[in-house]
Amino acid sequence: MKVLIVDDTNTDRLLLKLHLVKLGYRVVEAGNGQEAIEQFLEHSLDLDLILIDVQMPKMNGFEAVKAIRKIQQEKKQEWLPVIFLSASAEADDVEDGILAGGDDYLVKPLSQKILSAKMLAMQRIADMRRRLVESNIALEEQASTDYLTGVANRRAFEVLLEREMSRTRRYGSHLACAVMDLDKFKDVNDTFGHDAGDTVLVEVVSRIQSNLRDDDVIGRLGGEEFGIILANTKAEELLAICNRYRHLIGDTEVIHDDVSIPVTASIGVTTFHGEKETKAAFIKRADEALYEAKETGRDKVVYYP
Ligand SMILES: Nc1nc2c(ncn2[C@@H]2O[C@H](COP(=O)(O)OP(=O)(O)OP(=O)(O)O)[C@@H](O)[C@H]2O)c(=O)[nH]1
Repeated sequence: MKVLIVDDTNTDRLLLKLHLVKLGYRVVEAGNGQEAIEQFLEHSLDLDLILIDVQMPKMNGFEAVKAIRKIQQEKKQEWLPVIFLSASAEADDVEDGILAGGDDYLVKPLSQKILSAKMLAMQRIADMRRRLVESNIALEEQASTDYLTGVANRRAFEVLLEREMSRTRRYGSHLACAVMDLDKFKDVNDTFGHDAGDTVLVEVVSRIQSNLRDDDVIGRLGGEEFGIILANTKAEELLAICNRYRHLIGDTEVIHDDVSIPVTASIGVTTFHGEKETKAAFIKRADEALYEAKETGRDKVVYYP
């Protein structure tokens, strides 16, 4: 557990530090409220607790913690426990401390026994907080990943597309979006079975992914339909790139349980129209191009400028 201790009295800070180090905690220090904010900003990623004196010159503990809570709120950070240390045991001061954003309030001189016990309780909160952060990260990843192929799902793909659209609006580069759909995929499932269909989906994604250019992204929009973001790509290159992806799928059959499965794909691709174009309109145009590819024979690429 990493603890920030803030106290303007050097001897108090040193005693506290020695006690915490002896208990096995890592310590960073600050000598006043302003320094506390600076240390918080520098260590906020792995800080577990702040122990902060109330009466300090320039900026007192209450003000410093209010500022830290404001920063945390703005940055949407998880709650960080704060314990005030004060010579005053007045009920009003304790109340002010909690209102300023503190979680506990200890009266100086500190009893080493009480401090050790409080540190144990804080360790429990720190462990819980870590688990919460980890499971939030895992949940976020699950919520944005397609369970079968491991690529971005529709929601994540649209977020990435929106980001590329903003970047393109700002820097004026080229951007295109392709929608790719496997042909007669129902027949693949009906003829070879659903597991074989799954193998095809995974293999198709793997072939495209290992050939994607650095800035490009593939996502699964649903079923057997995929989206591809083609960043920094000029209109005249699009047909060649999409046809390369089409050949990667159609030229080699997919093997499932020693059975060869022929697969082809149709692709609709379009360029971003810039400033006023919405994401929905951009994707819709790629979809319309795909529809034409399907209607006019499949296993082909159609480009709508
Ligand atoms: N194996 C497997 N099949 C899926 C999955 N998601 C969707 N499908 C199947 O994909 C098929 C899509 O069929 P359709 O929408 O009729 O399209 P299609 O047969 O590909 O025909 P065209 O698109 O017109 O060429 C359906 O049979 C779905 O059950 C999946 O995760 N795994």
